[in-house]
Amino acid sequence: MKVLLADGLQKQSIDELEQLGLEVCSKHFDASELGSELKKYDAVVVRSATKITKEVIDDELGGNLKLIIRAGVGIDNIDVKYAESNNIAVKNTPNASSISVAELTIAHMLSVARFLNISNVTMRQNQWNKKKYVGCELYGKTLGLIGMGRIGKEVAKRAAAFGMRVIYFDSLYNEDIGDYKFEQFDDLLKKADFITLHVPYDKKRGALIGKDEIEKMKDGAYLINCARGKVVDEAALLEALNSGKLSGAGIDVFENEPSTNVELLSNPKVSITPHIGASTKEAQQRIGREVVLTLKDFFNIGDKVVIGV
Ligand SMILES: NC(=O)c1ccc[n+]([C@@H]2O[C@H](COP(=O)([O-])OP(=O)(O)OC[C@H]3O[C@@H](n4cnc5c(N)ncnc54)[C@H](O)[C@@H]3O)[C@@H](O)[C@H]2O)c1
Ligand SMILES: O=C(O)CC[C@@H](O)C(=O)O
Repeated sequence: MKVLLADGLQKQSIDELEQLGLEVCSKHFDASELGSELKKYDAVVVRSATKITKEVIDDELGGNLKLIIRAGVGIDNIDVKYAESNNIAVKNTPNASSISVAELTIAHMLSVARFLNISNVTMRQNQWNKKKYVGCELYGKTLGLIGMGRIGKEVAKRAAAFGMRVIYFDSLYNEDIGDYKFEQFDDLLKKADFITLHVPYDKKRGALIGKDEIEKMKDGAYLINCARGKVVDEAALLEALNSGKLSGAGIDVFENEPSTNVELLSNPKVSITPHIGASTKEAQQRIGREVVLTLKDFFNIGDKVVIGV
């Protein structure tokens, strides 16, 4: 049984796969060669860098591939329907990184509220902007959380611990969850001091947050996106930051990655990270364990193991 790790995997999990007798190759391929390479493998494990498109699957047809594992949550880099219609199963590791992404979301909130991002730049340029960087507390502010799933719930808990009032919108629910008050989408936009996004990207819908939605937000609000880049219209966001409509934005994910939107990346009101929501030792360990378990179960090899998370 051969497994391709197209975007790497933590070492302990690679060792475990080899102990199971799997032949493991860790190598990234360009889109043009990926499909024909995949013919040789029974399973492929990807993060977000490798896209398994219809074209890649077409190039693989007639090969051995039976399973695609997304070592992460979002499966928007895989044409799931097309894979499944060609008898290739698609699995992900949905729970492993929720806490890491939630912590990064809070980090971006603090970063923009207290000028951590820009202080790190200007102090290295010998500037002492003590008077300029008068921020705001999270305490007492309203967090408007869009998407109350696994990550949203972890963010809500942490925000509440900071003394924030949490309101939320989610297309699955319409009731308060404990102290977290459900609001209609437009009402949330109007009421929130900070808005954080925790929804998948819906291609058919396009950006969930564009010019019209930003217009409805409070003057001086902050927007944090650790979900998917295309959930936010970057041009509209930039315009709102430049006009002063928004006070700041924290962004882990971009319309195009790696991002070349220099205007956005260099905006002093923006706190940026290069799509590292799941990039902690702990999350990667859990992801690795889930990948091993998924492969064991799918190919029915070795004893069942209990995954400790
Ligand atoms: N930055 C990172 O590295 C990173 C890591 C993991 C996940 N993510 C992103 O975070 C997203 C959320 O992850 P999760 O594990 O919490 O997913 P989840 O499925 O547990 O939760 C998503 C929630 O969003 C809701 N939802 C979907 N579309 C919506 C819409 N248009 N409006 C309002 N609510 C909507 C769903 O009902 C669900 O409750 C993922 O889809 C992924 O894109 C990013
Ligand atoms: O692992 C990555 O590269 C990103 C992970 C993240 O976006 C996810 O959806 O799990």
